[in-house]
Amino acid sequence: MSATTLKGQPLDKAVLDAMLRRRMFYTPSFEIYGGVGGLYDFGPPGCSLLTNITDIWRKHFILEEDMLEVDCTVLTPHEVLKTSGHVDKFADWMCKDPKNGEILRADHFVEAVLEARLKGDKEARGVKVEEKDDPKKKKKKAKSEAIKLDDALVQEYEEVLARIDNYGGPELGELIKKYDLRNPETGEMPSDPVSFNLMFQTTIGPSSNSPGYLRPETAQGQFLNFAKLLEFNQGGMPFASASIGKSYRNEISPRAGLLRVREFLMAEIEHFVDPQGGKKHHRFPDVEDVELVFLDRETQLAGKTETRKVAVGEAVKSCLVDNETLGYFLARIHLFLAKIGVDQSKLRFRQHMQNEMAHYAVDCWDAELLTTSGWIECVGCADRSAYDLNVHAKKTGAALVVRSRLDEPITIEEWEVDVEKKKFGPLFKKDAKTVEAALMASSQADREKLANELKDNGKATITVEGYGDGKAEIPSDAIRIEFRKRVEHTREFTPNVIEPSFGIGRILYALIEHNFWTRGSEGTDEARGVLSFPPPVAPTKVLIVPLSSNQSFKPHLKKLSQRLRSIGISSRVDDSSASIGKRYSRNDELGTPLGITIDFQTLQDNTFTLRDRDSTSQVRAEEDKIVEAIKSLVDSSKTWADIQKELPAFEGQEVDVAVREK
Ligand SMILES: Nc1ncnc2c1ncn2[C@@H]1O[C@H](COP(=O)(O)OP(=O)(O)OP(=O)(O)O)[C@@H](O)[C@H]1O
Repeated sequence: MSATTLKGQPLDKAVLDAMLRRRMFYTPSFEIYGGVGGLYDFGPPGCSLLTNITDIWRKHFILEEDMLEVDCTVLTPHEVLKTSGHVDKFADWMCKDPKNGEILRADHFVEAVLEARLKGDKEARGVKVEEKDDPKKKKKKAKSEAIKLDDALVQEYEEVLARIDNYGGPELGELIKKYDLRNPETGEMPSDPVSFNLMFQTTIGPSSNSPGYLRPETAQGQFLNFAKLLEFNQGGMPFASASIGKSYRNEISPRAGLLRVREFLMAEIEHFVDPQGGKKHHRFPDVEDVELVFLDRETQLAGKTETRKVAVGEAVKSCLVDNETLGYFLARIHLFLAKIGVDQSKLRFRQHMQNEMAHYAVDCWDAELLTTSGWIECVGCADRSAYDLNVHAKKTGAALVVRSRLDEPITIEEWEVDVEKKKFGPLFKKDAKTVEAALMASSQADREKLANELKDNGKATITVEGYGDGKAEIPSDAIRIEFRKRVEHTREFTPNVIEPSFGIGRILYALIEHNFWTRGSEGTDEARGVLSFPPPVAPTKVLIVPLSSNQSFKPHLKKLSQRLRSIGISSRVDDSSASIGKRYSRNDELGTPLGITIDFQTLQDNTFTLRDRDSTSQVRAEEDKIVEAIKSLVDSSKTWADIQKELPAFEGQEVDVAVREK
């Protein structure tokens, strides 16, 4: 499937880009200084779109599900991201062209060159080459040459491409050598891939002793506040926290506009669930009939991209999706995207390959949207298991656990550690907390061994990461380790986390493409762009146009915009000298769904015309009815077809109106 506009026309990206620039949806940051790759500023319509999308997100998730919203800092100390694994593993593979020094993202490079070869093969075989439906064109395109390939090689290339997200750096290096892949710019083979960490590093405060990073995701702040949030929630489980905020990634080669940038808005949910009992969700029955389009791991491993449409209830039952909570959120993500106006025929859920998953994930599905740059991941939905809470608890000694009352008490026998604070503190000084955390995190087998060492030698040695040479010697008067029996009335567990993670910029861009189309202008070849956003998402809801600059229209303009403002509906007055048709088409490009005209009849009977952006049809009625209609269209309680049944049609076409003006 190639990218088409809302009305099924092939999408002309150049026309769309020119329109987005002209209407200042977004623009490269620091442009008069030459710009910086991957940094964009949003203009007025872009800002309103972002706000409207996040407002709907807030209502759809936070309000609907009683989530606990937090706003955590962007600056994050090194220690936190070291513990979470980001310092060591949050990296992509990059290689360098030895001739021009160009830095290439290794997987994107391999993908681009192989795709170009396959395209060249098709050309040589005389097969009509369409834009491929499934290239993840996150990378620069390589030029194709019409050269026929061996059939077996074609199959190999296709299999490599289907699995491209599954390769690590060394494997990508082997593929580059095996297939003699060369940078089309220089004809050179790039260097072996090396790992490049994607976090922006800084120091917090004037001392270089406090390294830190700009957060690459909002999640860590939510995990670190887990115990306080649980208390805020009066111990109730399951519950979810949520956060909307900027994240930063030093992408190797940011391209494709908003799709791969270095600073972007994320909206993330961390849903904490008891791992026992199959991760059920009490609202799963509400969504089990929602049909989703799935591309599973096995299909990709077989080198294919076929999808299947399955109700989410069935998908969980057949273990395609691991558990109810994960399935619940996939369905909720689908419903959110549909609500804001994403074209559902350009939405699929793709399961991550084993090697593709982030270091913390046990299962992961991406909601991907089809754009002119191919299928793009816009929402990741990962089961992070108990990874994050466990590693932070182990590092800090904080109890990031849930204690729930047991119906029947249980007897537990196990090795317990007591620290003699008076001896322990002076002995390890500033490292006391680290050593104590390592002791508390030790396994039952380790504790037994330590207890025996204490008994036999009067001291025990424990491995402590980040302390001296990694070993701490503890004398027997500083700790006690005993095998004890106790009766427990509560159960203690570390919750698992299901994390839907939304990139708002990617969603915004895909939404623009999905809602863009053009219509011809009467009597000219000019194609006028239209953005058919649903009213709740549209940057401005109503355009108010007076027929001319006649002073007598002014009081009506003022009164109407004040009235709309008082009910929270954004409007814009265009009293420029352009024809009514021109003024409307300017606002069609901004996605404004409704237009009101004030004309001489308004002065006599306080009636207005109301125009629908998509059909350009109009109705006419007196003020109260027009405002009521606008309200119901903006809150989606009615459609334009409903309004047309209720209010009399106004036959004057836009062109006629412009003529009448003269
Ligand atoms: N560089 C970026 N620019 C814009 N949005 C991004 C970027 N990186 C991630 N996102 C958004 O954040 C969401 C969650 O991030 P996640 O870590 O799952 O992405 P990712 O798997 O690293 O993405 P990719 O594989 O495309 O780099 C993504 O679904 C995407 O919408």
